[in-house]
Amino acid sequence: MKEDNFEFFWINSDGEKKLATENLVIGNQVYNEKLITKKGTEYRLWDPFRSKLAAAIMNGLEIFPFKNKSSVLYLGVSTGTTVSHISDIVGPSGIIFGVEHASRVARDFLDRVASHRANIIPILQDARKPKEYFSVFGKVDVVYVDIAQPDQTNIAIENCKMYLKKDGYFFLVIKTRSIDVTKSPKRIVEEEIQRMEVYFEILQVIDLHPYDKDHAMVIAKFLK
Ligand SMILES: C[S@@+](CC[C@H](N)C(=O)[O-])C[C@H]1O[C@@H](n2cnc3c(N)ncnc32)[C@H](O)[C@@H]1O
Repeated sequence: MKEDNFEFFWINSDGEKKLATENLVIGNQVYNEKLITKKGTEYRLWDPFRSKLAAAIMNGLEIFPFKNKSSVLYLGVSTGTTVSHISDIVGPSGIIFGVEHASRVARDFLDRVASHRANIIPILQDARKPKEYFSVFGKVDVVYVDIAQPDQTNIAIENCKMYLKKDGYFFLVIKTRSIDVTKSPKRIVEEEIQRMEVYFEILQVIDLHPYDKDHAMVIAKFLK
């Protein structure tokens, strides 16, 4: 079953409805996720314990701007778990610029994900230097940031100023513990939101518990 206008699916598996995306690369698994074929279409189950975007969907995400043909700048792709599902969603006519600075992780990402998926352009760069992403062209529909850095909001804002369309969407994963261990998670999220409010309209804040107990997701619209 397809969720309203959202480009993900709920598939029956082991007697439960599970989140899934339609596999862009038939037979290809990224993190040992289950593949299920129904009526000739292959789906990949999307594990909310492994992907914070899936956790946000499970916890009531109201805006889902990742669509067929969307363009996305993704900071902190790591080994590519979440980005592989976004790749399924945006399809062959969409594009994802995937930034990662750790070369060992990036190699894994290239081998297991980017080399199989033509809609992903890997960028081995530091997200603090957005001017050095020479392969990004034009402005994107969505910027997704999951880099777990204390100054991630400032890094994200600089990236959005360069690459996000006006009225484009911004997803920020806040790792509440990495920013300041002495502050409560609620206060950390509030302070990050205050920093964002100059540039963004905040649309939703989602606690990712129980899938991920140390993170929250902020979804916002770019006003500049
Ligand atoms: C929590 S992981 C991301 C997980 C991934 N988003 C997923 O859902 O599959 C954070 C990643 O951000 C990367 N990272 C941290 N700081 C960065 C920076 N300044 N530039 C680029 N990547 C960075 C780390 O190397 C790490 O792979």
